[in-house]
Amino acid sequence: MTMSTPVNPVEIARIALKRLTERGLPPTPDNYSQFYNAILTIKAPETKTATEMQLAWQVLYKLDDAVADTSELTSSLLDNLAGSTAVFEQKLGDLKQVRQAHAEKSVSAEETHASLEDMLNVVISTTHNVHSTVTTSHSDLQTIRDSIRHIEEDLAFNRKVLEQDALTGALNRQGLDHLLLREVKRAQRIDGRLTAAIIDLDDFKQINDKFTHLVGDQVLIHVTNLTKAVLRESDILVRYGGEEFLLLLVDTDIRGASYVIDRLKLVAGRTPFIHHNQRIEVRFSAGIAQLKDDENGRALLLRADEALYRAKQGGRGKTEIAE
Ligand SMILES: Nc1nc2c(ncn2[C@@H]2O[C@H](COP(=O)(O)OP(=O)(O)OP(=O)(O)O)[C@@H](O)[C@H]2O)c(=O)[nH]1
Repeated sequence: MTMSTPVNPVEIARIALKRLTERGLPPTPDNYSQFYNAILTIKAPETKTATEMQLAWQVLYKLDDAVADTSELTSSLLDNLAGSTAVFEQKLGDLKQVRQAHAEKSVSAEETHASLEDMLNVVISTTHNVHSTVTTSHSDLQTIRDSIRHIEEDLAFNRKVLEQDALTGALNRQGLDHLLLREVKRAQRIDGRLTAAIIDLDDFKQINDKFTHLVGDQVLIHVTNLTKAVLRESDILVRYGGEEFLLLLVDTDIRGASYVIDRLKLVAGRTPFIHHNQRIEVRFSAGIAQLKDDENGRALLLRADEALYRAKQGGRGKTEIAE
């Protein structure tokens, strides 16, 4: 069994002392360090693989290119429009002068006509310029919009890769982080009903040892599917460690969570994994904690983890509820 990431050393020390007291053991350095280290056997969040990082970089480079293209296009469009505006303003000034000269009769009708024709030619050719710039920019903008749409798709794919457990398709710890924050906030804003249940498969090592790691993997996928079938749409399933799963039960209290866990035990009992006509029974222990008013997500998980620890200590297949 592996346990969740600790909050901080002070928190670990507090839990270690609490566990010593619960078991009536004296807080000798030996006892203390044994418990402290037990809590530290907690797995760090999975590190990203080189491929995942490469994918993330590719998207960033594409984004960089799209931003550079947009900025280049915008500034050339603005330059062009500013140049055309200057031409129009100058021609307006010229027009005033021609009108004045015409009113004062200081120029002949032919000269006025020739000046107006010149001006009109310049205005027409500048208008053509503006039109062709806007048309070109429009098609360039379409291209940029297409690249941005592809970047959005890449980002969504990347996010999936980064936040999903590759084996089971459940969320991984990275994926949990922002959802946990969101659900805790939501629960505290509404009615505080958010419950975490951590389940840890019992004697999973024996399944690996007896049937191979590959079959162990299939069993983990099987458990994920069974759990998904028991959960509601709004609940969140996370692969929390090797053979540990976190069920974040939205709008659910301890009673509801106990019901879910009992149901999962029932379903798992009735639905063994079949490998070459052999039944592989899956059992698990569970720890449940309901969010408290003044608690953050990490503290909630830590209490569920503590409860799980007690369930494991009390024998396999048990469910313990955190105070
Ligand atoms: N097949 C497979 N095995 C895994 C995976 N991740 C962890 N494990 C195995 O899970 C087993 C966990 O062993 P333990 O921590 O001793 O837990 P356990 O055998 O379930 O015993 P208890 O939890 O004490 O009931 C180890 O054999 C790990 O190799 C995985 O992705 N696939």
